[in-house]
Amino acid sequence: MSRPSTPEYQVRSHSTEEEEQAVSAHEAGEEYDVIVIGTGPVGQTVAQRVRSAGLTVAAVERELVGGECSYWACIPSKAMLRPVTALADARRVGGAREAVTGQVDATAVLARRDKWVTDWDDRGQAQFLKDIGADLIRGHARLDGPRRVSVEIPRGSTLSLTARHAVVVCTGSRPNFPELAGLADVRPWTNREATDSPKVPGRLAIIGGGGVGVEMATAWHGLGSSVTLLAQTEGLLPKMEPFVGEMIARSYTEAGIDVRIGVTVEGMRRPDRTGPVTLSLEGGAELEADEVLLAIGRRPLTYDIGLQTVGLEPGSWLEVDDTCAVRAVAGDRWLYALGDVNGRALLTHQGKYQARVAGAVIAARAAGRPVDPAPWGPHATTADSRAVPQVFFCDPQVGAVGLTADQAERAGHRIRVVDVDTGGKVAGAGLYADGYTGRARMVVDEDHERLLGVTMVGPAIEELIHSATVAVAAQVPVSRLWHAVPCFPSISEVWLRLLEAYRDTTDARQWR
Ligand SMILES: Cc1cc2nc3c(=O)[nH]c(=O)nc-3n(C[C@H](O)[C@H](O)[C@H](O)COP(=O)(O)OP(=O)(O)OC[C@H]3O[C@@H](n4cnc5c(N)ncnc54)[C@H](O)[C@@H]3O)c2cc1C
Ligand SMILES: NC(=O)c1ccc[n+]([C@@H]2O[C@H](COP(=O)([O-])OP(=O)(O)OC[C@H]3O[C@@H](n4cnc5c(N)ncnc54)[C@H](O)[C@@H]3O)[C@@H](O)[C@H]2O)c1
Repeated sequence: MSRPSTPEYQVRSHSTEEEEQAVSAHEAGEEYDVIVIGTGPVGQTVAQRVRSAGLTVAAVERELVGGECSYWACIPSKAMLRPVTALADARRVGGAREAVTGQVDATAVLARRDKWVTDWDDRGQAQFLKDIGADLIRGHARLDGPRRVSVEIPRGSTLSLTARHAVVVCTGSRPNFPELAGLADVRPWTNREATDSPKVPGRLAIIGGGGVGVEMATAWHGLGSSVTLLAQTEGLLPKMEPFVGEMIARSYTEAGIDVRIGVTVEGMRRPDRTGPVTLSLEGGAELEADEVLLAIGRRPLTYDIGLQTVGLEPGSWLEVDDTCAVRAVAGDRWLYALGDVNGRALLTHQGKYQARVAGAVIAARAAGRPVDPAPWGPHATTADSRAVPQVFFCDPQVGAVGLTADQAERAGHRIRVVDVDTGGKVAGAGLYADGYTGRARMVVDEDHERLLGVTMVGPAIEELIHSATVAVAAQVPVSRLWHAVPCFPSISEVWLRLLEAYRDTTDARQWR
């Protein structure tokens, strides 16, 4: 099995006979309708959309087809988390609890994860590109002036490509590294080692209390590591409603994770290559761990893609309009940026949404049809600013869509906030887990009586978030939500409790 984790994101040679044929087939005709740089979930989706419109596509990939998401992010992390949360759920149900006599089998969990990432072999996803009729070109792509892309292919040669209609940058992101003394010698984990490690470290220190930090804390704690979660901010998951971080911190602490809030790491050292790491914390305290995971956000992978050849700043986020065309590029729209690289929402599903919309835009422009960028229309990624859903699959789960109360107020909305204690108020929650602990919040635009945002914390809420997304994206009036009747006795009845709480705290005439 190959486990190609590298701290630096080097070009790796994956050339096979089949791939070499794909390259040589197009050395003669190097013009395509669309060139896609990066074949993560977002690059593949846009390639599929424009191919379905009959356009020719070159898709360039320097590492594994499937990107970070498939091999070092969403898929392996969820494969590691699911057995941990399944066991935690069973332990919360009397009668089932008694049947749980052991711990998670870490070896089996990691073997299952390896299957989900197809042992870091991308032949299946490369075949997908072939099946849709896109040409996969293995190598590192760089812009080389307007509509031109040069590809450094393994073994040193370069291929020049031209796009008749569009170049689409889908190169994703890489981890942030802090300016810390001793960092290089420590060889800290990033999301790569955190999701492809074949071994469970005895003690794992995690720096960063965002999405990666909280999910990996649940995963590695569940697999047997002694985890310390260090957050510099005032709370965990600071981009969400404040109660989320408070509940996660409380429940992690009860589970045995050492959560330290408002802690700054000032340095780290690993004097012996195979020995432990010592972290120096602000105030003079020290912490020893066997591995340290850096989870402090991401940078766009744009520092070496030839941005300077089209007047853009290498290393910058590629700011786009709602059709996903890069704003700063003058002239007719030929450069698009989708997924992590545009910084709108670093989420696979949101990047794929952008790819569906931009694919339709590129196809329309190529055919000379008008583009309709009106909000919520076929050619606008309106949900990026109004209804981005997100689920963290930690224990307990966290999910949200749209605006938090603070964001809504700062955007100038007149709002009403209603909160419900899911555990105490929803029969389905109590049946799902003894002593169910959870909370839900709905942020209502008082002027239009529509939802601006919803947040939920608790076991098994991940499948409820789409109902909230429909309500927020479709701008369903609160009065109509009463007619969306949740099944009894499901956790979805939290919706009724939210509506009742809203009704009972408002003087709106229709409720009386
Ligand atoms: C630990 C972790 C867990 C996550 N979990 C989730 C989750 O559960 N759900 C969710 O929605 N999001 C999750 N995310 C976020 C998600 O991984 C990203 O939003 C997603 O991968 C972005 O997709 P992308 O296609 O834009 O980029 P990527 O998946 O990063 O793909 C980019 C591709 O471009 C290639 N590339 C880069 N530069 C070049 C070049 N110059 N030439 C050729 N190819 C190039 C790369 O090799 C890569 O294959 C998670 C992130 C992390 C770190
Ligand atoms: N299930 C999911 O949808 C999922 C899961 C994991 C990650 N992701 C996405 O992947 C992206 C990356 O996740 P992430 O957790 O790395 O980033 P993040 O932005 O979610 O969190 C990073 C955290 O690190 C903190 N931080 C920044 N600099 C620091 C420093 N020098 N020292 C200590 N702390 C510092 C920040 O305050 C923040 O709380 C996010 O956009 C996230 O949404 C999604």
